[in-house]
Amino acid sequence: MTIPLHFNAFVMNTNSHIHHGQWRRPDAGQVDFDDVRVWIDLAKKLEEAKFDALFFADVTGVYGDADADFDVYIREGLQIPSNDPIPLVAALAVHTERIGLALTSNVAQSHPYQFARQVSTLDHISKGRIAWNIVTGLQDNGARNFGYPRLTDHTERYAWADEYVDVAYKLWEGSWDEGALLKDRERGLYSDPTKIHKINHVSERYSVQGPHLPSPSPQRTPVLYQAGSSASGRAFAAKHAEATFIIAPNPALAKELIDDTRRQAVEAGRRPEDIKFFQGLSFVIGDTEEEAWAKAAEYEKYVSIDGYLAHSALVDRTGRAYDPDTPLKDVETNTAKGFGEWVSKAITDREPLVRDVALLISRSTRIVGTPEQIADALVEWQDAGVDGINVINWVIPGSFVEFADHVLPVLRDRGLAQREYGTGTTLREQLFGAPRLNERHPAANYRGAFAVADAGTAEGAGEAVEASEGSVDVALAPGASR
Ligand SMILES: Cc1cc2nc3c(=O)[nH]c(=O)nc-3n(C[C@H](O)[C@H](O)[C@H](O)COP(=O)(O)O)c2cc1C
Repeated sequence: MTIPLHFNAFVMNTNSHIHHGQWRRPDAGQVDFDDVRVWIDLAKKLEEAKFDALFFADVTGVYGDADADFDVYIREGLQIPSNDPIPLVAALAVHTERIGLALTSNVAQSHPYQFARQVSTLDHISKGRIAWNIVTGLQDNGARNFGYPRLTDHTERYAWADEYVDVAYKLWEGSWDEGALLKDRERGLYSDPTKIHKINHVSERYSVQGPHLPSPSPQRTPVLYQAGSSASGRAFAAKHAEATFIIAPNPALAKELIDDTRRQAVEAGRRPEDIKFFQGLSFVIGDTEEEAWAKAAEYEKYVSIDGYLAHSALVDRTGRAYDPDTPLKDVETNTAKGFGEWVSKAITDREPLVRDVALLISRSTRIVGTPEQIADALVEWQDAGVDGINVINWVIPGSFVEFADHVLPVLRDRGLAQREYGTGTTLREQLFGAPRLNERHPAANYRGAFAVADAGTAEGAGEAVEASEGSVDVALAPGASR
């Protein structure tokens, strides 16, 4: 039986996100990304086409050499200027009903207590359509903007992410028990004080007393994305991710990563199907193959290799960017290891170079052809274990409109794309059939955990509230007055 693929529109609140140079095309609406209407119009078009989510990437600084000038980034509008996706997601939630809204936030950029509150607020506003792309950063400048001397060591970054999500899980899943929110006007009980708990989290980086300020949102925990593909990245994904965003050079290498990550997920007590894999791909579509390749040649005219090289800048441990012709085997980087690993596996007939990482992002994620040929290629990715596609754009909204108008109808006819959104209203129901994280996810361990802890001290803090039919008798702590 053919299973529909999921489709996300992969974007960033900036001028030049992935396909650098394309902003110079006359139809490149991303040039005016500061205008919220660019995004509202896009979100509505994507929702009409039944995309699963609008997925915002984000960074906390500029790429490349820590102390070099940033001229190329500034000339290209390469993720600078860029705006914060979180306020934008709030605006889009108000103008849409069903499409998921995924935001990227780095563990170094905001304290988990504040971030957990922002996400719960967004999940309330959107009625449960928020996803979080958990990233640990890949820019020295991005770290220095938050007071760190440079990017934290690669392995240590994932340990940091582990600690960060632990605080967030406690707040999202454990601080408020089910049924804590009452809104009982007659008895003057907005919430039940014995069902809301401090989390008293203390760990190496964080000390968070709690409780979580927002009441439980429809999903409580946002859908959890992750995009690292190194050994540490896969281990983190196996434990925490519900969806992993990959950019494999070909289906065979994608299968290798997917099988390995799913194997590790099972070892962590989860099921293989608990994680969905989304491959990043861009498309050049033509009614005929010739037309498609003619369009590809047109796009090539705008390609900025400087932009791709700058974006994929592999820097050494001192923050110095490698020369593009450096053999990858000589690269010792603390930033994104996975990209280099992909390229080294994909290029076997010659020495893989740093410049090949740039080409990985620009070429190997591209499918050129007719809608039928694109559908055939997507079946190959699905056969490799891919559950969804993050559609990378050349121009906004054109790339997505073209895909929706020409490719999605062919995919629907083959059962490879949904015609309607599924039952339920939350993003997690769309992906997994239920609004809440399943019991096998580590965050689920915190459900009720603090109620047990508090029950152990109930004598000192006031008896448990006996919620009975029609009335709630609130026993007060000794000495407290009504
Ligand atoms: C398709 C894709 C999209 C990514 N988007 C972001 C992003 O928006 N922000 C970010 O800081 N890192 C982003 N990353 C980087 C990853 O979060 C991760 O840091 C990087 O892949 C290195 O992880 P690894 O060394 O485990 O492979 C992305 C990576 C991939 C493959």
